Amino acid sequence: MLLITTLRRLSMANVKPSIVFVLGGPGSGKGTQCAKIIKEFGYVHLSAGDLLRTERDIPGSRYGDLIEKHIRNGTIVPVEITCNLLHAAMNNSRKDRFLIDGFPRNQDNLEGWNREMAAKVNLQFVLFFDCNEQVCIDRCLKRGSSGSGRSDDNEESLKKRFITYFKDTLPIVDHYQKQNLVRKIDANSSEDTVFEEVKKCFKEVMYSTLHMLWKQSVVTGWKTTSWQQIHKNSSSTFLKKTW
Ligand SMILES: Nc1ncnc2c1ncn2[C@@H]1O[C@H](COP(=O)(O)OP(=O)(O)OP(=O)(O)O)[C@@H](O)[C@H]1O
Ligand SMILES: O=c1ccn([C@@H]2O[C@H](COP(=O)(O)O)[C@@H](O)[C@H]2O)c(=O)[nH]1
Repeated sequence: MLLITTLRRLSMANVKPSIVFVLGGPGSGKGTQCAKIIKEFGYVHLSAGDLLRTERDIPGSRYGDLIEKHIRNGTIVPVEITCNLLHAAMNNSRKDRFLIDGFPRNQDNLEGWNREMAAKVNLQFVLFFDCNEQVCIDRCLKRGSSGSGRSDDNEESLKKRFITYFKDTLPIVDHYQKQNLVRKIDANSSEDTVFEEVKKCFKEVMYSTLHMLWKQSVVTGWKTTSWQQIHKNSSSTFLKKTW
């Protein structure tokens, strides 16, 4: 435990915050799975949609009407607004690992993020929830009829949201796929089954980062424990506490 904690502290000295983008269709389960990931692996969950809804609801917000118009129409808010909200939320949290849920959703988002933020963070990977359109629509309608209060959990907005998803968001997933950064999860099954796949994915990434840090400690002559020992003694609870 001491070794990993120390490795991590050493690595933090010059390290940028780590982020995972979480993408998928409306209702694919991004928020649900993020809630589970933060419990198990200790990231901070930042939902771009939630940040926009919170900004919209601030009395007198200069962006309130614009945000609501985009949400109802399933179109995408200009990146300057979303990126500023994300940046502020990251700074305010004072943490160093973030799940950025529902962003970047189009080319404008991608370019704005690359301009303002990409160099300040370490993008670990893109978690992509692949889910059948009808399954997603049924989930969102059920969420709406159970009292979500969301102005876009209705058939009309959902049609528009899916047009945006296919036309604008999937090309962003493709963009990251070309860089080998996408981890695709089948999101059609139950919450728990999906989470088993998600867990495997995070464990792989965390272990490979730990291994890299451990190798670096070998190079600098700082080695007290074998990699096998670290690997054998680790569990996700352990990783959450120490990582
Ligand atoms: N695997 C699942 N099986 C069945 N229902 C699910 C599953 N995952 C999530 N749900 C339910 O589907 C609805 C949508 O889930 P969630 O809010 O996590 O999706 P999302 O991708 O974040 O949606 P959005 O993009 O619209 O914010 C919620 O009511 C949630 O409880
Ligand atoms: O980066 C973003 C994220 C969201 N939006 C708008 O909000 C709604 C709802 O988003 P959810 O992630 O489903 O909560 C989305 O349809 C967009 O209109 C955005 O513009 N930019």
